[in-house]
Amino acid sequence: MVDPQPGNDSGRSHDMDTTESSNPIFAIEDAPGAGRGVFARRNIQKGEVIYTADDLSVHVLFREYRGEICCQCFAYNSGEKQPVKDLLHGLAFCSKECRDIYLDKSDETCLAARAAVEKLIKMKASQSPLESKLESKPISRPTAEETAKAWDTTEIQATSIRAARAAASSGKAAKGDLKTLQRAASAPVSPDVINFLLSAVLMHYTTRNTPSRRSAFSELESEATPYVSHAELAEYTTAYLHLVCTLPTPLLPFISVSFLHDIKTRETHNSFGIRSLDDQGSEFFGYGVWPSASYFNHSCAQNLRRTRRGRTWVFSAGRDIAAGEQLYISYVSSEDSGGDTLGWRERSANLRRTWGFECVCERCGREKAADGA
Ligand SMILES: C[S@@+](CC[C@H](N)C(=O)[O-])C[C@H]1O[C@@H](n2cnc3c(N)ncnc32)[C@H](O)[C@@H]1O
Repeated sequence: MVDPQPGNDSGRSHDMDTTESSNPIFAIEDAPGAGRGVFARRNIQKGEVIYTADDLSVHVLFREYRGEICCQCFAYNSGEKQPVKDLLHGLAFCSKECRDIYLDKSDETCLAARAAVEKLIKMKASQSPLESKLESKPISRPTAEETAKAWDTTEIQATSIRAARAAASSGKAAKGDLKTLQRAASAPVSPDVINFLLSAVLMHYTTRNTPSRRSAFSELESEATPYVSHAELAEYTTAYLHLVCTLPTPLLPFISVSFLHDIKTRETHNSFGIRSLDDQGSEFFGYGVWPSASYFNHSCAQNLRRTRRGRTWVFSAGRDIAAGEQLYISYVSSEDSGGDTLGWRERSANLRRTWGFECVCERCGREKAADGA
């Protein structure tokens, strides 16, 4: 990750509205070989801020960094614990101001959900992780059919759990439904997966009156086979059932297989890593999706710089850019790019492995041609 040049904030916008009247700087258009991309509408000077994305939708901060990252501004202080703790909800903040901003956005239902999931994770901490039970299986990416089948089975169990919960108050739950609930509740859980799914459910709930936020997500590029292994798919289906067992009832309408599948299929190609800011991003402590910032393609010779300021991403020109040029960021952190010393073969292999695409950027094209590849 790189720091931006200082500049003005003329690119600030909530939605990446690219109609000419509202966004004179860039437009989203077809980018040959790479789907859609962002193109400059006018000349842009080096250092000019062209866009600020503040629409973080879903995210997770990894459990191993618990207490070390401010849950509001993502501040990190070389592994020191953050001073303001909220153990009930599993939260930590760098200041009371950050805590107040965070709590202002969370109603009682959101906080009850956080508390329930935190309690569940702590209770499960002594159980063996799900991966260890599945690690003897060969690692292969589940096909779209296998994924659909796993989710269909999960949805049947979820229906049974919902029925058991609905009947609980009358004490008349069917035995089969209760057994399904007990079995689901006793399964191990991946803290990072359940917290990621919880953020999706809370996003759905808190934006229920602004459907454009949800549709912005659905328009992103999707991946039909987003799970890297059967173990990962199992982590997701298990976490989903845990949420159906655990979440406060007002949230149950906001959790469904189709919604969470939408989220996972979009997250894969559109996440930004949440990394430390003052050490070349060497600490990787989470990831999230800012849908409005998801249209920038990658180039191994990017012309934009991006930097994170708290929960926002700021994009600025890394050099003078001419009208009509495509605007590119780098998808690879400076840690992983080998300080820009890698050849095209290594860069391509990295992008293929982490992003799943063959890079069509101009630099790779030039270096391949020079190699006669
Ligand atoms: C964050 S999205 C960027 C927007 C995307 N092109 C779209 O149409 O929505 C990332 C995806 O764009 C495509 N992409 C981005 N940079 C690329 C590149 N240099 N070469 C090939 N494909 C690229 C890949 O399909 C990648 O998974």
